[in-house]
Amino acid sequence: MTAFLSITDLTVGYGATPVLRGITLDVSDADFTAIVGPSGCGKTTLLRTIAGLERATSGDMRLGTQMLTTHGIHLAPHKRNIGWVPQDASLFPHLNVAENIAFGLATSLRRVKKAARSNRVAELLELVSLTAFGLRMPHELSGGQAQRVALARALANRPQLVLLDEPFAGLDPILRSDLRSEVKAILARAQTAALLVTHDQTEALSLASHVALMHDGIIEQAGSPLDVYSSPATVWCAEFLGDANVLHATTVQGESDPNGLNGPHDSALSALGITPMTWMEGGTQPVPGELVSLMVRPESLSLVTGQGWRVTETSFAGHDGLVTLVADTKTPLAARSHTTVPVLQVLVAARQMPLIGANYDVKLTAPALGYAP
Ligand SMILES: Nc1ncnc2c1ncn2[C@@H]1O[C@H](COP(=O)(O)OP(=O)(O)OP(=O)(O)O)[C@@H](O)[C@H]1O
Repeated sequence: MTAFLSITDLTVGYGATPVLRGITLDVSDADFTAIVGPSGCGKTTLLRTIAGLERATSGDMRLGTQMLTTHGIHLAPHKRNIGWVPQDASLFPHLNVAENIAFGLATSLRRVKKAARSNRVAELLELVSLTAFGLRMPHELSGGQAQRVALARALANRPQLVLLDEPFAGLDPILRSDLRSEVKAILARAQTAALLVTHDQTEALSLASHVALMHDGIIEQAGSPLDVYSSPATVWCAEFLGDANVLHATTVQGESDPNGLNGPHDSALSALGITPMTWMEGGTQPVPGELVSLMVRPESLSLVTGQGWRVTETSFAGHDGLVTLVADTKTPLAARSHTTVPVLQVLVAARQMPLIGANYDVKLTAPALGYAP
């Protein structure tokens, strides 16, 4: 992949306090990238730096063929062809929808003939399915409509890249989910690469083609949603992006690969007994007897007949449920119970959830992932 937005070893701080500590990230022009991380990790600072609103202390940043930042050179924000969608739409209250969108046009285009300007605004209104709303004032719009106007304004100048800073944060869950799909479709129609900042893991996984996990000013991992979820680079990534059981374990000599190609498999002894383990850290593999952390997703555990574990809590979510189990002196374990029934049969499914106090054994259905403790 030739990177379209290429960020290398970017460091940014406020005063003497470093906030971004060596960010390296490549985005292709076909990507919808989500930067996801906890509050305060530096997501907005990264977007602001890409937009040119903050200056980097060091590092390089290139968009297409244009250098944005390098060796103390800082391209001014208005010279970067980048659109911005803020969290709260931030429409001008005294301008109608069409005028708000027209404001996004480059000064050069604002000066051209009125007809050309109106044509572009009409195109953008159609793109965001708001053709009939051009004369409405911002206070006459729903939250979702206001965000679509903000997106149209950001796209007015045909930017190379659109930055979206938590654009769905203030919306109710149903509207949020509808708007996510609409925004994704609009950006695909406009053929514009996008970088979305969110602290919502589900949003990042469901919306983006590329996910970058940010933690304390660095990118801990970047890759496809499937990669970062199923092969987390660190225990932090595993715990941040979904439910994770992290168990103390000791490595044991694994069985030989039946094909004789890969040598012995890694195995580890934990509260789950001896299980296969895929070692996720670089460097040397642990030798038998070493302490490791073992990560298992709840959906990699299934409940089978037995007495080893007791259910202490259940949490039903319609499509499935989360079951918490304990065994004597062992760490509590979360297992996902698959009650794959249509929504209309929710009550039936609820009755299928394991009962609190019932006993089961737990079977691992995929190798556990091993990390340094
Ligand atoms: N203008 C500023 N001056 C000084 N410190 C700042 C400034 N803006 C942000 N910070 C600090 O920089 C750190 C990163 O802030 P930033 O807003 O980038 O995080 P974030 O990941 O976007 O957080 P959130 O998800 O809560 O919006 C925080 O510790 C914040 O307090």
